[in-house]
Amino acid sequence: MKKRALISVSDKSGVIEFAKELKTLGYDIISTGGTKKLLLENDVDVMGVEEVTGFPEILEGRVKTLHPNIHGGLLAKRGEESHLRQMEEQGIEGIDLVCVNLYPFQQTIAKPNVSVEEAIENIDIGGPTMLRAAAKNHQYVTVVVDALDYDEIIAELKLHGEPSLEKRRKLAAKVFRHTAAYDSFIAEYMTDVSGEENPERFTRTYELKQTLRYGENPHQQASFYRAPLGSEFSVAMARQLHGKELSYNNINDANAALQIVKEFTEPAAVAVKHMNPCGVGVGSTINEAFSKAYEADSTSIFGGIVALNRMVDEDTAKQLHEIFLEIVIAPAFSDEAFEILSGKKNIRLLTVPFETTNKIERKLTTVEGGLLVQADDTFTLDDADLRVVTKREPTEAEWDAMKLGWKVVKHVKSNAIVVTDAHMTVGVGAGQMNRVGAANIALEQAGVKAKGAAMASDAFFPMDDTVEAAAKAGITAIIQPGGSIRDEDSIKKADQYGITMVMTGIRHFKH
Ligand SMILES: NC(=O)c1ncn([C@@H]2O[C@H](COP(=O)(O)O)[C@@H](O)[C@H]2O)c1NC=O
Repeated sequence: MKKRALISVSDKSGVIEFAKELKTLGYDIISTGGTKKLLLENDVDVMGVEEVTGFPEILEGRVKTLHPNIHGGLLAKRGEESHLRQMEEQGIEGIDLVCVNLYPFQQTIAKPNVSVEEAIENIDIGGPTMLRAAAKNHQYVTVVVDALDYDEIIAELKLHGEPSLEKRRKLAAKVFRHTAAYDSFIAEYMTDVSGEENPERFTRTYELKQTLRYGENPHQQASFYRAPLGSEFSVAMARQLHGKELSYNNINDANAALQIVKEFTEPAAVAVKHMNPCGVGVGSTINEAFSKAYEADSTSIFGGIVALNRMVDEDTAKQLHEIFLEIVIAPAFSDEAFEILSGKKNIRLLTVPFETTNKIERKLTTVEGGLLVQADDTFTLDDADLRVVTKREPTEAEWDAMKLGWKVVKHVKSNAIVVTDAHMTVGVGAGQMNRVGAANIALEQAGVKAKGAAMASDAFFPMDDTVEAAAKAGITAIIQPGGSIRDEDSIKKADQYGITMVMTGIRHFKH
């Protein structure tokens, strides 16, 4: 008996050639409205789905293939006598190959200001139903959802008459991943528009961006998936202009560096090691900003990742070239800068569009047996929220230093203390189990530079010992959330040493 293929595609690229090859291989082709029209216009003889269903396409195409003559033909077990008998009784013929791709829901909701009505019209119903039916019955039916598979399918058909069961199973699995991802987009969109914040199920879909050589350590297998509707301003969307493939740790570090540099509107440079900033500098030019970031900790930057929020120019490239760096990320590189830096084999050069989005990203953290979901910590400080709690008001330079420290400390692993002057970090205490321990690390690193510098703390001081340590090192300004029952002790201590202290009312734990 002649084989039959059903083709119904929204993305019609490659489908004419595919259908022609199928015809040559002896297939009869069934098609829906637009696909049929295109194929007929290109001299591919096809029959309309309505000839099979005996029913016209209705409701603006909402119902066209949803019919027993189609789904019986897809789902019947060819080796099961009762199925074959019922097919004959009902006049249903088998369909051996299904080629379907779906209404572009993802592309539709990615459009700015798309209406809910337009989004809903782009929820495909008949397509996934056929794909799932054919995938379920892959023992007898070949199912193709990806135009990239057309050539391979044709090659297999030419060689073996039909793809092997193993191949059909792989195609079926691909279909179920595809329809699951498609439904996940719909679920995510509908959850958002219905304003549900804590749905009883959390579904997301990610696309493979890169298979990694290994994970955090060489014995760990790893891959990198990107969120299809995620922010453009991200390591997942970064364009690599030069250098070796990014590693797992590179991706984490580059992400951390980008998150920090995003805090700044003025020229800023951020150096990161092990996901913590080791040097952050600001200036009136990117060159000045990088010089400061380098000066901040010229030891730790070695082997680090640097993110800059302005185009890398020739002078900055010359400076960057002097150091061993894993990655430089920036909005762009001047031709001269690219020429200089790409001379280094081991450096990776990445660009990302530095555009701010209002999109609220969810931050996902896996724990054994579960997933924690929270809104990203996108809070930025408003001057009106700042409360000077000491007798002495900050000087202008102290305000600058404290605000710089506050932007940085938010991104340092807790307990976190950052010591800054008005242009750069001079000490970073990260990931300590007690606050004064983090302060001691930051102050020791700052050394004499702590004199007249500011201290930023990601969370309140449980007692006055950190203020005491700061005072002894010469710190003159402190910024911290406040909120401890012992706040008064810390304020008194600051007053005792003539330190100015500002409370933000906001905590920035980062674990
Ligand atoms: N309603 C149905 O019965 C139905 N059957 C197939 N489709 C979709 O219609 C699209 C192709 O339509 P056309 O051939 O008219 O351009 C495909 O993306 C296919 O997934 C349908 N559309 C939506 O549900």
